[in-house]
Amino acid sequence: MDWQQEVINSGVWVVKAYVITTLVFGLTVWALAKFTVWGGHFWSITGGYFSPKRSWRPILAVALILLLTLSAVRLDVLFSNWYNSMYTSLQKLDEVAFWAAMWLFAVLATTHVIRSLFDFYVQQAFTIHWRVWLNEQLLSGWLNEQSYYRSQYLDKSIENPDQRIQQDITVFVESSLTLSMGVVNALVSTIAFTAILWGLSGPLAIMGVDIPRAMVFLVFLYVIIATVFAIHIGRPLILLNFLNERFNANYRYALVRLREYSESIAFYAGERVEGALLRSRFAQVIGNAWAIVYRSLKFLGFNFTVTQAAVVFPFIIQAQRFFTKQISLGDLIQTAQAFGRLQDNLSFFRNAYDNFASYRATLDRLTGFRGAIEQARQLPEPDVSEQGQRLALESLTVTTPNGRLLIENLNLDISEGQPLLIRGPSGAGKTTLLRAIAGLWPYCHGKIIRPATGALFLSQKPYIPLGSLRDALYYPQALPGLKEAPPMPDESAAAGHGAPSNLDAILPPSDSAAETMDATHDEQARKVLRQVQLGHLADRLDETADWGRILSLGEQQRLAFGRLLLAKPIAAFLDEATSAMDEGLEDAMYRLVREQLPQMALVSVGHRSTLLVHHPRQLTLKLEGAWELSNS
Ligand SMILES: Nc1ncnc2c1ncn2[C@@H]1O[C@H](COP(=O)(O)OP(=O)(O)OP(=O)(O)O)[C@@H](O)[C@H]1O
Repeated sequence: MDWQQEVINSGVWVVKAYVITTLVFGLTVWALAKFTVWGGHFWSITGGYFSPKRSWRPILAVALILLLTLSAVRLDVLFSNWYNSMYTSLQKLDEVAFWAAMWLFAVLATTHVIRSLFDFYVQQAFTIHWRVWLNEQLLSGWLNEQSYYRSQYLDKSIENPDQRIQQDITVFVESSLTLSMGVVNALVSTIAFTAILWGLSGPLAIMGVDIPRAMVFLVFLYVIIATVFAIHIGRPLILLNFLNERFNANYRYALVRLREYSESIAFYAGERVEGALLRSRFAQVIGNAWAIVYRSLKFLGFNFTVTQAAVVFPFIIQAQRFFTKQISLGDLIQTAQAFGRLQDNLSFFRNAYDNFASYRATLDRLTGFRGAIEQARQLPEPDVSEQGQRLALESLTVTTPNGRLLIENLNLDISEGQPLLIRGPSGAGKTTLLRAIAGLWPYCHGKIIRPATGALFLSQKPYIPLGSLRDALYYPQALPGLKEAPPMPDESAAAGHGAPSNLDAILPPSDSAAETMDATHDEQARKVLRQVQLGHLADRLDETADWGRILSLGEQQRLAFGRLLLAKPIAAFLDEATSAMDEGLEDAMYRLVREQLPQMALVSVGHRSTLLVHHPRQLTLKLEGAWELSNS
């Protein structure tokens, strides 16, 4: 073999193959997106990423990955030829040719290592950029227009959105790349190795009939029959893998709830019920895992047998020609390798069948998630408009999702300095009215006039975010002067000498607010804590802890009043926001708010008569839509 000529041939081969592959690849993606359901789903989820109007980089990256994939195929062909040269030199006892082959191997192996590393880097970088884009798309869709909240009103609410955002995006992006490049590699390799095998195979007499190039036909026949059987045996795995994801997500969700509601469950001593639920969900996971094992035994058993039989098959077929000296040892070895490669490549479709099935399940989950976001957006929205600082309701009718009337034709002007108390029996719709004013309740019509920004809603159980006490106090405002994201651990720390005994130890602390908080803001936060009678926590402002669990409900409610003082909203809506405080504290908190924020429009929901002192006007909801407005 003339290896210098081979280098030129390889260059020409790569260029030709590249032009053809790029065209076919582009056309195939287009056709799949247009004519198949799953292709359409793929494009609707991620087509935007590949739009040249946004950026050319993703398309260029795919083009580069294609080039690298084709180079890999060509290198495989060169390795195959190298084996032929090397074994032929051994058979001929040609020492010069043998050492030349060794030098050649050094060149091929170096090229292979460099290509593989570069390919790895380009594919990883591409995957990461794609994940970042897709994550941002879904995350902003989920957060915008409060889809994460409003999706609960859909007929079919979305299961495990966290899994879809966190896990499915990664799987989707990685599988899209590995499957598509796998197909390209398999197809191009099939063509390349068919050509090799074509050159090496001779006629074969089967039942008296001479079949020319029999080896090529045999390998195709062999793999096609194997694939038909494998698909038949492997088909149930599609559903089983889909169920595996679902059962695991359900089990994880039940565990998360146990942590979330640990105190309530502990007070009820509900371990038996929780344990039964958790065990039954885990039993589903395990039952399905066994079903996967048994089905995989059949599937893998078949695949292993097919693969093992393929090892000796070409030797058996070519033996006759080798012993009659029609072909060299190098030819025989190369035949076996080419057959093996061809078998592998054709089997790619059989083996990838399973991966493709779970890929489609992931695609379905992401499409369902996108669909739910769209549907949540299309839910009717309350008619909220802005007229300066005016806060008013005009002809507002509120119902439950199934159409039960809660409030009918409510007209109300809430002027500053005239706090309003909303009262009424449980279930009358007090909280729902606040939801409507906040723009969260889809089932209402009439006009809601309020400032677009600057309204703060405090609920009975204040939300305490993850992080420090300071984060909780300023929520939902961004902390003044806070660093963006915590730094990632130094790679060298992770590389270390051997594995660290405690991986937690190498991670940076998750908050670093203390270093960057300036003195003015710090003093302001401490002052507010003292005002809401939480002075004893002033030195723990930068402590990261599970504050939602540590603070009593009354303390959490006072923290929420602290938020109010810091946020200085135009209007505040307090839904039983003092229910866990004694009357003295309740009185002190209302006085504080009235003193500090006299201009703020204040609307409270509550049952206690002590609230009347602070609210000269009252709205009483009376079930079935009736209401009454009074002054005290
Ligand atoms: N997401 C929902 N789906 C169906 N019905 C709902 C939903 N949210 C609230 N409701 C119903 O709307 C009605 C009003 O609920 P709301 O929470 O506004 O009552 P409330 O007056 O604040 O009661 P409480 O004083 O007990 O807090 C209740 O009958 C409740 O069951």
